[in-house]
Amino acid sequence: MWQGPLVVPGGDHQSPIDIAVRKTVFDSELKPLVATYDPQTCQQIWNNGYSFLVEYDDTTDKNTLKGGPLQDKFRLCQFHFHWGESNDWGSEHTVDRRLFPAELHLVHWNSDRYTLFEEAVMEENGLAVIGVFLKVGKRHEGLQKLVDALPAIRHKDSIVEFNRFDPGCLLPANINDYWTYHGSLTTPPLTESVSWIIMKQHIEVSHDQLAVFRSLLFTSAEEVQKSMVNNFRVQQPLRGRTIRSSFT
Ligand SMILES: CC(C)NC[C@H](O)COc1ccc(S(N)(=O)=O)cc1
Ligand SMILES: [Zn+2]
Repeated sequence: MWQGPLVVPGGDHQSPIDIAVRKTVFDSELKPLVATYDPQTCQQIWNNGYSFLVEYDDTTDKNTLKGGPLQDKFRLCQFHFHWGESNDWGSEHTVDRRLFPAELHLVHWNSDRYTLFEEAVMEENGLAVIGVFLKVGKRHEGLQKLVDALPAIRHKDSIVEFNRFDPGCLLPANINDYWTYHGSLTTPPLTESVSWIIMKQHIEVSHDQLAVFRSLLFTSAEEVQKSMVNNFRVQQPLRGRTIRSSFT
């Protein structure tokens, strides 16, 4: 995992964290999550040197997230993953210290209050990120289209057009059981602008599908090759925050 700045000045709402289940607090006021995505608004997939991002047109309210812990309506701008060099670790969040081989992040920004992601990223109520744990098991049919596009973006800053991908196919069957807490981006600028919504139910992908993630590179074509693995941040202190659950 990248070290990066160990402590962010004045940062006491940093991410990722461990979810100690027995310390979470059930909140009956938490509403069901409503995620509405339009596969036609998928635009490109690219390697940004940290992960690979699948980006969506977020100039209209075509891909929205509302409900759950959220007061406002949020727009999907991209999703990406974090993973390890082996199946024994790779996720950023953990549940009772349990590590998963990978974690999906669906990144949304508050379109009721802001006009651009870059603006929302600086605000406390600016972002909402859905986290989904990945486990190695049966092949994920919906993921394969994305896996097949990865060899074309092996190097940092490579990008290819990518259309008609439904991010909803990556959500678990049950999206009503989740944990939520206030935290930060897990890569620079590390701003404390994220309402985290971590799904209790994981999705399954095959060993071979995950192996293709590990064939990506952190480095550009001119540099000495470095495999893109262990692209997760070290866990951060809870600092007295409460993690709420939508389920008992
Ligand atoms: C133009 C600058 C602000 N771009 C910064 C970059 O987009 C950072 O975006 C993000 C977005 C999401 C996350 S995570 N892993 O917490 O879901 C981290 C960084
Ligand atoms: Zn992430």
